[in-house]
Amino acid sequence: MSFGEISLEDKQSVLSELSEVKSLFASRGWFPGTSGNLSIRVGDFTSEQFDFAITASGKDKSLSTPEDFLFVDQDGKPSELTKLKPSAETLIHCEIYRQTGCGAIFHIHTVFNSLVSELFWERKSIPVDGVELIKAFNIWDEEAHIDIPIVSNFAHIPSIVPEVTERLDPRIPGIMLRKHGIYAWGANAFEAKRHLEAFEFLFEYVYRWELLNRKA
Ligand SMILES: CSC[C@@H](O)[C@@H](O)C(=O)COP(=O)(O)O
Ligand SMILES: [Zn+2]
Repeated sequence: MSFGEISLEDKQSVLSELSEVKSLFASRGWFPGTSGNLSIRVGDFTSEQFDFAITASGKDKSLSTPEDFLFVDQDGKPSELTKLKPSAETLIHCEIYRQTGCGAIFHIHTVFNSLVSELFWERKSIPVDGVELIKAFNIWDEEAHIDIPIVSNFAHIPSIVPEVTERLDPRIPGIMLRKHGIYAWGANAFEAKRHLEAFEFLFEYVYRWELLNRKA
């Protein structure tokens, strides 16, 4: 357990932030069928050892209960005594924290993110051209072009991790799992939320644009 030095106040503030984000996203229908998971890092971000609070696995994320979250360490192992199971996808969070040094990671399944992940699977990335909301990623070029990486969606989560490691693009604060959903992150919950909202806008835009341009 690597938890000693984190104050109760820090833990509580992370939990209340997560709880707020969870309720908001649930109100948008972003956790269908218990899908999705959220985490926020706590304590020292510079260290290779860290803890983060993450949603417990398989819960109805539209409800608020005392058993919604638990703390885990950088390897995804609970860093407190608990009977709760961390998200089945905790290892993906661990790898994103490790690689990016970010402070919060939000994952959701939506119809638009799943559709575009399949539409562009062959090129392994979703192209977006010149849409204003690209600026939400702090990319300010005129008519910016971005490619959002797509990785395989294996049932065995540890098998997904090497592809995340390989494909993660430091310019793009998100990665898509094929026919599954988007992981978005940021320095903190505010930034991760801004990024996630921008991704979802762009996915719907790209999908509709593709349909408009499709020859009959
Ligand atoms: C119930 S379908 C979704 C899961 O398979 C998974 O992809 C997911 O996002 C939620 O898993 P969880 O273990 O609750 O974090
Ligand atoms: Zn998922």
